[in-house]
Amino acid sequence: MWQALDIEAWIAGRRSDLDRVKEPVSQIIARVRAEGDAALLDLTKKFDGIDLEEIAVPKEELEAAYDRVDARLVESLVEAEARISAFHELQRGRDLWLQEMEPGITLGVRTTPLSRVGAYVPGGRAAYPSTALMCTVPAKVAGVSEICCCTPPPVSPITLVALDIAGVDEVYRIGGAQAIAAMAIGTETVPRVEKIVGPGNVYVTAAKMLLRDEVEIDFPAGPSEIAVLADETANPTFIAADILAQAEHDPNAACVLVTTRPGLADAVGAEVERMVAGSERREIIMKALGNSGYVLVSDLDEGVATIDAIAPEHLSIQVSDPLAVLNRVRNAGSIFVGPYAAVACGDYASGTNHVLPTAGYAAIYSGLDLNHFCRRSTVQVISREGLLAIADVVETIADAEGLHAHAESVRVRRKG
Ligand SMILES: NC(=O)c1ccc[n+]([C@@H]2O[C@H](COP(=O)([O-])OP(=O)(O)OC[C@H]3O[C@@H](n4cnc5c(N)ncnc54)[C@H](O)[C@@H]3O)[C@@H](O)[C@H]2O)c1
Ligand SMILES: N[C@H](CO)Cc1c[nH]c[nH+]1
Ligand SMILES: [Zn+2]
Repeated sequence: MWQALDIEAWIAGRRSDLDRVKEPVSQIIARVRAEGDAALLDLTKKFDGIDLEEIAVPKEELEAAYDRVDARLVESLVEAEARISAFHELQRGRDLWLQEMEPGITLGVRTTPLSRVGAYVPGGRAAYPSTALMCTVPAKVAGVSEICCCTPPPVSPITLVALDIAGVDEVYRIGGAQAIAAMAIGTETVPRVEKIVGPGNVYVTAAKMLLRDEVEIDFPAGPSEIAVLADETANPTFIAADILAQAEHDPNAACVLVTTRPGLADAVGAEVERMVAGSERREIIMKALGNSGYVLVSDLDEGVATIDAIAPEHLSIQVSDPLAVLNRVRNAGSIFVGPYAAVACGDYASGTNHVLPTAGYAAIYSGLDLNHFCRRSTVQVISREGLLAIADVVETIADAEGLHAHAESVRVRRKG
């Protein structure tokens, strides 16, 4: 079960599941486009096995959900919300900054929140109240005016409580590719959004990628992943526990141990086997372990290069001087430094966002943060003095481009 990986072949094949579902997902999108709500009802019956009576969740159902959730769990969600909110508040920049670059020319940036955002909260193989918070709390902090959420039925009351704590405006009980299509295109019940954020399985992720011409998306955030970079000081039990934690999400989840110590790979394998035997989610984990394994490297330089090539969603650094390695890694969605930084801390409550790029996309995208919910406009305030300072440069380049009206728009002002 616990295998050595040919890492180049593994990297080359890691998007095959996503590619495989693009065709069926295109058909789902086409149905939602053509049939609207009727397609949502039919696809929900087909994929979730549920005859939906109403797509929208009424506000009273969110309020009533508190009665069905343990008080300690509600308190934990409130505490997690506060930590996530505090971390994302730190990312807030100035709404407007202006800087005089030279006399008469002041430049700056104005930042404004998006107006309407859709959050996808997964719910197929597990309920994800934590993801409900991760997608919607930063949107609130950024000042997005309308936040809607789609999540598959039956919707857990815990997810409803989390969405209520975060203060979402609308909730729809639809999941999978059809939910992404509904938010991107709009149906009779689900008004379209400007941007979709949130993770999901390969169907959800493929739909986001296929619809990105019509709606802005955050990034591909598919089945969970972890890479662990470990040396002889690492604790095999801690590593195995982190591996199982990500493997239990999805049969398509993937976990890679990159280590300088041959014996560690065996010790982690033994711990994984011991722990998986007692897991309720054994079946999912075993399939995920089929996509997972270890890579032996000669030293930490090769280890860091291997991690950069993998560009994992989560990186756990388990070496004697982890902060030194932190500075050398480039490609990872979220980095967990040292033996006590369990990935589950970031998944739930430390305050960082757990919505992160997968399938190697951490090499080019950043995880969910405040910037995803804002747009920025550059600003210039130019006086006559400033115009005279740059007029010659503008006119010369504009004339050279043959765009004489551009040049003239400055010349008329210079004269005036
Ligand atoms: N990368 C991240 O930031 C991040 C964060 C949290 C969770 N996740 C991932 O989110 C995923 C959650 O997956 P999930 O399945 O539990 O929930 P999900 O909500 O993503 O998917 C469930 C939906 O999938 C659709 N579906 C299922 N089988 C289908 C089929 N054969 N054809 C078409 N559609 C089908 C159904 O409509 C169902 O509603 C996991 O992969 C987990 O690892 C990722
Ligand atoms: N590990 C997931 C991101 O890949 C996030 C999550 C939600 N709940 C538990 N874990
Ligand atoms: Zn997790």
